Amino acid sequence: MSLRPPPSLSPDAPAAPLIDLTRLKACLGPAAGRFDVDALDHCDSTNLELARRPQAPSGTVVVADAQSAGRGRRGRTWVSPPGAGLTFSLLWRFNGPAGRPERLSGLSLAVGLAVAQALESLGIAGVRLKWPNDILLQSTDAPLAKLGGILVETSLERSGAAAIIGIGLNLEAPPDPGQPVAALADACRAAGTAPPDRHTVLAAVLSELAQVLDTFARDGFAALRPAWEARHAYQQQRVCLTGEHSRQEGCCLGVDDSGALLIETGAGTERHLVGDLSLRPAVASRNGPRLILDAGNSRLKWGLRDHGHWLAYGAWPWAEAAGALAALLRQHPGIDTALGCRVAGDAQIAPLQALLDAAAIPLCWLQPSAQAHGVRNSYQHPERLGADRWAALIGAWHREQRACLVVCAGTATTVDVLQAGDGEGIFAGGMILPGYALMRRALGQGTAQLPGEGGQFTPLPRLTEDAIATGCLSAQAGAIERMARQLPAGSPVLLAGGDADRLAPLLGHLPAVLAHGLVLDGLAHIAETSPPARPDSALALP
Ligand SMILES: Nc1ncnc2c1ncn2[C@@H]1O[C@H](COP(=O)(O)OP(=O)(O)O)[C@@H](O)[C@H]1O
Ligand SMILES: CC(C)(COP(=O)(O)O)[C@@H](O)C(=O)NCCC(=O)O
Repeated sequence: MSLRPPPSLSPDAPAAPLIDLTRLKACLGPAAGRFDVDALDHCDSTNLELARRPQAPSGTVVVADAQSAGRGRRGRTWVSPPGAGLTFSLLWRFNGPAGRPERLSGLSLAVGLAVAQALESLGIAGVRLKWPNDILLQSTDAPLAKLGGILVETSLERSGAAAIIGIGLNLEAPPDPGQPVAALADACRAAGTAPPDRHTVLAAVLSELAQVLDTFARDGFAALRPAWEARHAYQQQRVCLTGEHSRQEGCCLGVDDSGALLIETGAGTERHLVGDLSLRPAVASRNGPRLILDAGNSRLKWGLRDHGHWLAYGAWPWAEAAGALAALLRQHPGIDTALGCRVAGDAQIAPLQALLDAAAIPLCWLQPSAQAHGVRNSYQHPERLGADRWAALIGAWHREQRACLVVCAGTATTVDVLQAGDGEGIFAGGMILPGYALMRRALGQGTAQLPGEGGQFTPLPRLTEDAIATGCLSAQAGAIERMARQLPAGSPVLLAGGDADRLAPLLGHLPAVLAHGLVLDGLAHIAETSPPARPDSALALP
């Protein structure tokens, strides 16, 4: 192994990298001769750093304490704060036929196997592999969670191919990962052993890589396939494979000699090559609690539903939602499915989806339809009705079984007429207006002199703040009163949403009932009355 000199130790010099090359060489032992290691305290991405060194010999390694632009598949970010992770990339050349594209298709699987075997050699049990490039950890007291990832980038060369093999492993759990993660330190603590030092881990992985990549170059992935399948997280399990425009369920038979994933669909065995596909188990045991989500414009409301009861529920502003959901998933490792309604944008939803994917919790979003769960939807385009309104209407019908007015006082206020038909509820129509807070903000932002907050409802306001609070609240109450005229006198007015409490006192002459959990209740009813085998099918149809 050739050593780069350490940076000079002047007061202004950057901190020495956490990897000490002399110590690494000692850990590598005889394998040291196969690698040329460069240790950095930080870089953008170790894969990019290697790509900028096209003349580097095979066996060049760049290891960095921190990456500012670590990447995963499809350009996803790999979180690697200083010290918590071990992130490095290896350049490896495959000469002659071993470098042909069809021979390299199983490379990221071979690398995963090498990492798993290296960790096992250090006494870490429960390492599992997820096709095509994730390293998971199955510990006794936590769900299957991601321990590391692999990003392989290959390029053709005159004499074969060059592969840049990037590997990220969590030594310690990152402070705010945004998704459930596993860390080597936690696994060791749970097993009562001391966590291995980063030099030991890096040396073990590199040594194992040298052996596995030799076998791969000589005999192809076929020679490694049994060992990979023995560690496969979803071998012989029902899985769901999703792409941008596709979704397939079936039994995962494992992989073939080229590393393609094999799924038995009932209509035959489908073969999937590594691409933009995500794999997760399709199994919904229906034994654990269900996560119910109402993804609104201001907040994420959630509840944990178990055998007809709420175990816990709450609401998080979007800025806190991903971190709070990650913590909730850690606290409740048994959650088996999730059902939600969403009107929030993709930027809010993507981190939730990633968290649930990582925890292998299938998530279905409610799709409004023309008729479902005892309610008929008279909207001209039923599918365009807000999913939260649809869930609230279903919750209201399930609760009242009679005509009622359904008010959701959130970012927007919706006032929906639910009539009683022949044994079914009929959503006859409804209105949308800015919610109380949005009205106030609009006045504050759209005028030079009006304050955006403060004041209270006063029958005859004589202060600007009171005049605004009273005007905006009266607009809400007036809309409700007008719509209530569409229903038989005495029909209940159900009030849900973050501003329901403010409105209730203003509707004294109407039979107003606070029903904060109407959307979550509706979703829970839907989840509990959907056919068990296919949780999503009853939600999207008809
Ligand atoms: N703790 C809170 N955080 C944010 N908004 C709150 C809170 N308590 C009450 N509100 C009010 O509730 C509204 C959001 O209600 P919510 O039903 O969660 O809306 P959405 O479904 O649009 O996310 C806000 O506009 C605000 O006026
Ligand atoms: C009207 C809404 C914005 C209310 O959303 P919220 O205030 O609950 O976040 C939402 O239901 C929505 O985007 N609806 C789609 C349009 C419609 O219902 O006609």
